[in-house]
Amino acid sequence: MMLVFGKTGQVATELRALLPNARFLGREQADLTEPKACFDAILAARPEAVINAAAYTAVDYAEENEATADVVNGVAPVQMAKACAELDIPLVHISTDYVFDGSGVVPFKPGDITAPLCAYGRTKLVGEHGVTEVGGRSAILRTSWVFSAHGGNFVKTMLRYGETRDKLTVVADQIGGPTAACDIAKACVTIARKLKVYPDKAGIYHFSGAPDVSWADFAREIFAQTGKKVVVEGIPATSYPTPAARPYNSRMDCTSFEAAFGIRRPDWKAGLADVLSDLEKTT
Ligand SMILES: NC(=O)C1=CN([C@@H]2O[C@H](COP(=O)(O)OP(=O)(O)OC[C@H]3O[C@@H](n4cnc5c(N)ncnc54)[C@H](OP(=O)(O)O)[C@@H]3O)[C@@H](O)[C@H]2O)C=CC1
Ligand SMILES: Cc1cn([C@H]2C[C@H](O)[C@@H](COP(=O)(O)OP(=O)(O)O[C@H]3O[C@@H](C)C(=O)[C@@H](O)[C@H]3O)O2)c(=O)[nH]c1=O
Ligand SMILES: [Mg+2]
Repeated sequence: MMLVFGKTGQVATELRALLPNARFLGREQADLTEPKACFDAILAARPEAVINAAAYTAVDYAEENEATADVVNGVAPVQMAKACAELDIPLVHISTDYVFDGSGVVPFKPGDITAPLCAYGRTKLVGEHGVTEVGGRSAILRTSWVFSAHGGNFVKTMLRYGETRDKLTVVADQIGGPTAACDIAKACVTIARKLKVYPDKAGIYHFSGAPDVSWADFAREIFAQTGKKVVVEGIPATSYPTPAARPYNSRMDCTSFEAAFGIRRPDWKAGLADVLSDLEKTT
């Protein structure tokens, strides 16, 4: 039995579809603001592997709530890693492109220097360091720009804005790889299964959808696929002030993940088509 932290989030929801026999711990069963409870939950369940799909993901709110975000993203995953090391079972922990400062235009490799620009990125990096320090059969999967039919994300925000506006301004100088939550869920399951057999595959990996685009181009593709006539005007990030600074360069080099697990960067436009058709069915 696999144990998953998170129940209602984007990736957790996709994991529920993929793993009908896994056990999912929502906030009621395991609150990540109480890290020791996460440790205890794992030891009590004695699963074959753990996937952590829960996190404090509200990037702008984290600026004012860094202490809470730090416990959820920085401390709780370390307790999970300790419990998994004690049971000698795999832990798959998800992290983010926001651990990088976004300088340059070259895709970041897993070993590149991290330097988060915002509180969310800092707290996710604390979690990475802690999990790595514990050691064991742990993999950290850094992904980016997650979207799905469930929960909150950029695709759903654009669709909502597009209902009442025929023109939107969207940041055009931040570049990254949009990633469908279902592709991340599949990647996590593959990693968990492989780590059981190959503990030497532990480490940090990058996994994001291809091709890399700007948020503005991502938005244009959303409207192109829905057939909505919404004009997307590209603007510099400096014209769209937010509490949290975001990286300009979110490109990630995913080659080491491909080599270790045999999974290519997913085509996000195909993932988007699936998500839009799911949304069509439910609305
Ligand atoms: N969203 C994105 O664009 C990106 C996400 N990631 C990472 O991917 C992973 C999954 O993200 P995603 O699926 O988008 O996340 P969501 O924001 O969709 O969901 C987050 C989940 O975490 C849960 N959670 C938050 N706080 C707590 C808490 N104190 N105790 C227990 N559960 C809590 C939420 O529960 P509840 O429903 O009860 O609030 C929710 O189920 C995270 O590690 C995230 O950092 C990485 C790159 C991009
Ligand atoms: C809604 C909106 C956003 N934007 C910009 C703001 C920002 O630069 C970019 C994306 O905005 P969002 O708030 O949706 O994105 P954000 O919440 O920062 O998304 C991030 O979430 C965390 C959890 C991650 O780990 C990252 O990989 C990334 O996906 O688009 C516009 O330019 N126009 C708009 O109308
Ligand atoms: Mg957001």
